[in-house]
Amino acid sequence: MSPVSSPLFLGLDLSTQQIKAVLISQDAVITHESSVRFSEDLPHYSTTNGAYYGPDKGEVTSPVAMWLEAMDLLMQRMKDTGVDFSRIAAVSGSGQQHGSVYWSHESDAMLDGLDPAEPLLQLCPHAFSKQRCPIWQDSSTTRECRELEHAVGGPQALADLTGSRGYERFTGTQIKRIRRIAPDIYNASAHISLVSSFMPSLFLGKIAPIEIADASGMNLMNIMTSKWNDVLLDAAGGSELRAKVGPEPVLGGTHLGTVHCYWVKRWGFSPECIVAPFTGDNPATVVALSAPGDALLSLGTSTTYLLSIPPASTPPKCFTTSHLLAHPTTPGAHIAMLCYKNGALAREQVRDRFCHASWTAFNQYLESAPPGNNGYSGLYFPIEEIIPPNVLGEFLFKADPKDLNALPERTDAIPHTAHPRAIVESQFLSILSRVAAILPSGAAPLQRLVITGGASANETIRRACADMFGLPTYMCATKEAAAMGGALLAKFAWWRAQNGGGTYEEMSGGELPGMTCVAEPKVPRETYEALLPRYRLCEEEVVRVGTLEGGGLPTN
Ligand SMILES: Nc1ncnc2c1ncn2[C@@H]1O[C@H](COP(=O)(O)OP(=O)(O)O)[C@@H](O)[C@H]1O
Ligand SMILES: O=C(CO)[C@@H](O)[C@H](O)COP(=O)(O)O
Repeated sequence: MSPVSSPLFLGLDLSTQQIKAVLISQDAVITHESSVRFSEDLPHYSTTNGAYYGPDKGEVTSPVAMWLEAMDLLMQRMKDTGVDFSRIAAVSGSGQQHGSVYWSHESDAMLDGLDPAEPLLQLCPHAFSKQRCPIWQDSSTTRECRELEHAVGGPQALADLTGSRGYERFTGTQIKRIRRIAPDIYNASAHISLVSSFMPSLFLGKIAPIEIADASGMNLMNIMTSKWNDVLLDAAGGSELRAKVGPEPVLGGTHLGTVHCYWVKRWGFSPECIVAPFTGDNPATVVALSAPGDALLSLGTSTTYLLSIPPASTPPKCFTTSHLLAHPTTPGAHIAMLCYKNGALAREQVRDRFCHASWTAFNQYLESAPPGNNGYSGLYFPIEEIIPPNVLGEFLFKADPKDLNALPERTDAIPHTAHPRAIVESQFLSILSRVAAILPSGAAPLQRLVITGGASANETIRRACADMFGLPTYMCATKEAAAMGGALLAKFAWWRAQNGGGTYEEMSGGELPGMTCVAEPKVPRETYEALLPRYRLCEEEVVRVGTLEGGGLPTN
């Protein structure tokens, strides 16, 4: 039995633009939330929204020192608000998916010898063989995607094996490129962590194993067995890669050990505090919010649409247009996912260019146009997109608003007030046009949409979600669902230690945190379904010309 009385469970989420902490009590009530925003709180790193764009085409990285300094500052903020670290019985969390951290040969000794008198930044630079970590926005590895697909028989074969065809942001392709362009860095890397396994490594004072749901975002793990695939490991990193990525991926809720004495001495953690695997931010959101019949829409920096697939006798199909991930807590269960890079940052660009940098004006323009936007459409890809693959730039169209079958025509400009509805409609119609394909066969119709992430704070966007997806739309008490999922995973590890094992469902009794309905659909479902053919025509045109035209965020 853990000696921690009135236990609390800590969930951390290291996402693109910030790190967040959520503390929950045993009955899953949130007792504390805090965050550190990279651009605002750590401006000396000079990132754009937490990332560096370039120098090579498509390259996007984040400095590992910034993540460490953010962790130090987050702990300080928690302490300043009176958090009693000694009550934390377990810690887990989540990270932006796919991002990778490269540890040097000195890292084991440096982690083990963490000095409680110093911040975590003491690990920089020598514990790392690479100071800038590739993150999920990176699109520099198209060559490696094709090579990895070729190694196992093509894109569909790779999807069948790993749950996804070759994707630029997936960690296997990232590792493969680093090995090609910087063999010295690759050879100097003793261990390679995901963002999600980097975090528990800090708590353990040794390298943590990678967790199965997040390992699904690497193109290296067999999606049905949750074991590394040797052909892919070899194709991505040669025979040395197995040692660098560590043991076979582990299930969420695994007891990895207790916190290193650094945390006890510096912050007052209990020496009994359990460290559990962190997962990806999207799987953590599923842990926090998903019930059968729900669709999840995460409106963070990326936009992701998630469906939980329970274990079934027939394994789910894998597609080259969506992802299948292992479920973090339920063996045999999966998560289907669509992911878009041009979510929040693309909407912010529209807000800044056409709405006086104000969400109020953005919302007014969005609400003042009817469904179909008077025939104006816009698809906005300031960075190279995932769906449709590799498109870049801004594409505006005009069509006869009364004739839904009329061919939309490319245009150089649309009224500035038409942009907010154009971007929200194109982003959500893109998802809507793909939902039927990823719903597991024989699944009951979806009952509700659960939204989370930064833009779920926006009432007008919430109403657009309800209307366009044709579902009552719900939110949890916190919009930080990924950190909440992390806290629940921490509780799961503690509960298993108390009970000598058990399933997540046994622990939760199927209960989810309280949800509030934030919007009911106000227009018939057919209204937006009728816009799908026009949307598809626009998308086809974008795919035809999209990779040839310019766009892009400023490079650092
Ligand atoms: N009121 C709002 N309306 C629309 N978008 C918003 C609003 N508030 C925040 N956001 C969006 O939320 C984004 C951040 O989402 P968040 O989930 O915190 O990011 P991440 O977890 O990926 O770092 C911002 O980039 C911003 O565009
Ligand atoms: O690449 C993906 C999922 O495949 C992204 O969803 C990342 O996981 C980043 O998440 P956010 O910072 O947008 O929450």
